[in-house]
Amino acid sequence: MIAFANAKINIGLQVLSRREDGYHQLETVFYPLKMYDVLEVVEATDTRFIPSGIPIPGDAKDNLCLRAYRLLAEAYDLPPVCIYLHKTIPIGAGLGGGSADAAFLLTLLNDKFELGLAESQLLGYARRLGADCAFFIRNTPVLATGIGDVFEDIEVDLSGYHVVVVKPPVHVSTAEAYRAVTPDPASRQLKSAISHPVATWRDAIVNDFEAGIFAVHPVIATIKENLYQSGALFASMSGSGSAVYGLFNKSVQLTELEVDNKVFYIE
Ligand SMILES: C[C@@](CO)(OP(=O)(O)O)[C@H](O)COP(=O)(O)OP(=O)(O)OC[C@H]1O[C@@H](n2ccc(N)nc2=O)[C@H](O)[C@@H]1O
Ligand SMILES: Nc1ncnc2c1ncn2[C@@H]1O[C@H](COP(=O)(O)OP(=O)(O)O)[C@@H](O)[C@H]1O
Repeated sequence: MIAFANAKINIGLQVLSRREDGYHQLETVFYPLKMYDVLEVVEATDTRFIPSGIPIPGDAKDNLCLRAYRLLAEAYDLPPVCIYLHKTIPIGAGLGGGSADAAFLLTLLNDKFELGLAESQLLGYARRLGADCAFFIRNTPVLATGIGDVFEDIEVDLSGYHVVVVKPPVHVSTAEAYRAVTPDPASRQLKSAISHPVATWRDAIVNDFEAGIFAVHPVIATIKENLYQSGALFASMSGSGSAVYGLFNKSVQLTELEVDNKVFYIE
């Protein structure tokens, strides 16, 4: 059985406070992107993980796909499986690729082995694998609070815009990005700001990670500036970076975009 695990962007991200366990309370909008990793699960004699595409840093034994499989195998009678992952979502990009793989694998195993898990149970397992993993179970635009795993449906539709994603060759660690932010419990205007037209977002919507990450990696700030100079109505780093996206009116000729870095993706 095959599943296509999509990426996400964050529209705005405000870090509100730091919890005792080191995690942070935040407010952000998650929006699904039509950029995919491909997952396949086949029954096998031994459980194996076979990646292809973009190389994944770290030990394959710790891959989020295997962690998702083990989590369900502890509770349900799952046979050994071969998990194939073809990686195309950039890593260390703030596009949530690893979390998406894990969440889609939970759903895929639930479907393939007819485990009968309800959405609420899948959300519970996803939360144990990573803060933003739960978003990918429902995979619809949401305002996320808590540590990024409590959701409220919102009306945001970017289908009338080009979404251009630029990924410089910089890997940003999520934990490092959180350490560089000073939380501010008062900064809670995202829900209101997102309800206004995209053209107003530039002055109203902020990603709190940008200042700290731009200071260390100025190339990311340059990409954002270039997207605005090329006519983006709104541009932002996604999550903890390093990918930056720009929203353009569909009338803009994107072939004329001049950005310093490779345009990775255009929707
Ligand atoms: C920043 C965000 C924004 O959507 O995404 P990315 O930019 O990484 O995609 C998320 O909060 C990332 O969520 P996720 O990548 O699932 O985080 P986890 O694996 O659970 O945690 C990685 C590390 O990030 C920090 N962390 C994560 C979430 C959170 N609300 N507070 C934190 O402080 C912790 O230091 C944790 O050890
Ligand atoms: N299936 C996976 N895909 C990508 N990264 C993974 C995966 N499993 C584990 N990881 C680990 O997670 C780290 C970054 O995950 P990712 O979700 O891509 O980050 P970000 O959302 O910040 O872009 C990688 O450095 C890698 O070590």
